[in-house]
Amino acid sequence: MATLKTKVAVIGAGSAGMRAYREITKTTDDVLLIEDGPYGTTCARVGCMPSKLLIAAAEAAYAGNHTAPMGVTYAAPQIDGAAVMARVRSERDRFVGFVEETVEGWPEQHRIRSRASFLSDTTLALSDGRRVEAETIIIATGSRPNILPFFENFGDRLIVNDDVFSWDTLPSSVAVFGAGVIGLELGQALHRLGVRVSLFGRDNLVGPLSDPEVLAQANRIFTAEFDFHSHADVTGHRRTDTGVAVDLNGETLEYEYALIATGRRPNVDKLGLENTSLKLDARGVPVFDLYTGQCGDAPIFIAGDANNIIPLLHEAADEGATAGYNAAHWPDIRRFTKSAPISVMFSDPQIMMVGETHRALTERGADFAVGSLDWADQGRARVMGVNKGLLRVYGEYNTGRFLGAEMIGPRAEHLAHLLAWSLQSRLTVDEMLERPFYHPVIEEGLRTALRILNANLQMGAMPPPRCIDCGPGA
Ligand SMILES: Cc1cc2nc3c(=O)[nH]c(=O)nc-3n(C[C@H](O)[C@H](O)[C@H](O)COP(=O)(O)OP(=O)(O)OC[C@H]3O[C@@H](n4cnc5c(N)ncnc54)[C@H](O)[C@@H]3O)c2cc1C
Ligand SMILES: NC(=O)c1ccc[n+]([C@@H]2O[C@H](COP(=O)([O-])OP(=O)(O)OC[C@H]3O[C@@H](n4cnc5c(N)ncnc54)[C@H](O)[C@@H]3O)[C@@H](O)[C@H]2O)c1
Repeated sequence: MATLKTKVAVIGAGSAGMRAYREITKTTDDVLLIEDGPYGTTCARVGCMPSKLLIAAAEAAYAGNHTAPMGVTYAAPQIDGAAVMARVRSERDRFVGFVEETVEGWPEQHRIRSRASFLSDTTLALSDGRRVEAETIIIATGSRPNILPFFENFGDRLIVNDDVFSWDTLPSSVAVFGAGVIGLELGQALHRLGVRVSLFGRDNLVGPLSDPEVLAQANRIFTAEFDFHSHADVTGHRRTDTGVAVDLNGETLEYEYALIATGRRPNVDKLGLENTSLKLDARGVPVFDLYTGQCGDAPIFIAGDANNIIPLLHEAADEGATAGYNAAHWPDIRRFTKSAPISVMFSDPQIMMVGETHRALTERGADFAVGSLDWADQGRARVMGVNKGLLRVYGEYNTGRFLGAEMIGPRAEHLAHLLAWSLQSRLTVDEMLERPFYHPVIEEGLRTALRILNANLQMGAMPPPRCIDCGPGA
């Protein structure tokens, strides 16, 4: 049996593994990148990019619905499902192509197409029968949809996000399970593209939100738009001759497919971790250090969705860089700082979270105040007819430090960046308010929320209602 020897072995050529590889090759050429699936990454192939392409088509279909109050109306959009999916797939393939080109441009002797599992802390078995002996190993194996056995009776009509992006055309109806990020992004987009969608959530959760007031607004907004149940008491479901059936409130509802989006699980369960010295947490994920990526004292590092901490693209890339640096420099490892927490959900209105969540602040008993802004009356949002949602910003008593924010509302993806950059710069609310705000812009709504927060922290005056010198509708 052939045994390959290397300084660093990386399991998984996704976003985390590729970033790790790039970091490793700054120090050593002695590396093996092991991948058993297709190159191209989850993000480009079945995640971030195709979902945003589908959402872009949905936004185009929906755009005309906002304009009647402005005196402009359009005929109902003609949605060509085959053309929608053709663009989603071809643009997606273009993005995937760039990733493939990058990986395939790396030296062939660095790349192995096989499935890896641990035989010990420093030895891997490959599914092609070979072995790899490495001084250090990086686990960058990503995650997959978590399908509860409960859903298996949907049979071949059970689909996950990957399946949506291989459709040739749009289906007529879909029952979506899970009001998390994937369920809401895809469910709302399909609804706007003319697919009959019901979304069945649990525990009144909406995406990643934790602030009860923002959650309540989000619930109202989505319930008003489509058949959205943030807590559905589904009493039964099954495959039928023609599709799937769902029992809800004494009624049986029928759909073509059941899309399961009830969370993802890290790909660590079939890795032979029982053959290593690693301690595992309750979900079977190795206990590791967030700032070095190292698992216990072993020469093993973990990065990306596999570690089950923050399953987002930029986090996977940052963690890949940390793991790559440390695996290449082992045993001299260094600690890396984490960037400010930021997440964006591309629903309409968008949802964003920055810094500590309302739940985290409450659970740790933080001494914090809140500033709120309802987007209904915000000037620029009204001008554009996107005046829906709520922003809540959190600050610390006595230090005046900005701590975090949750929001559903217009241009949340951009406000999230302003707030995350402020948080990372350790600004106080006062310092944030010293920054310029143009007029009339959505950011003036953020300024109002920050002013209210500062007043609630007893560190500034409450802004007057309808503050004219701030610009009308600020
Ligand atoms: C529908 C959807 C939408 C998303 N949208 C966003 C978004 O808008 N913004 C955002 O920030 N994030 C988004 N994400 C999350 C983002 O895609 C992930 O956080 C990111 O792709 C994780 O990268 P990774 O490297 O950890 O995993 P992956 O890219 O999945 O890479 C893991 C690789 O490991 C390989 N592998 C697994 N086990 C083995 C083994 N034993 N041997 C060899 N190879 C193995 C797999 O084949 C895979 O190629 C989305 C995810 C989904 C599903
Ligand atoms: N815009 C983005 O950045 C983006 C987009 C998509 C995915 N992602 C990443 O992918 C991760 C996984 O997304 P996800 O949506 O699968 O998970 P999620 O954790 O966001 O949501 C899962 C939801 O399913 C619900 N649920 C669980 N069991 C259920 C049941 N039996 N019936 C109905 N609902 C049930 C949960 O309460 C939760 O609200 C996200 O946490 C995120 O990190 C990010």
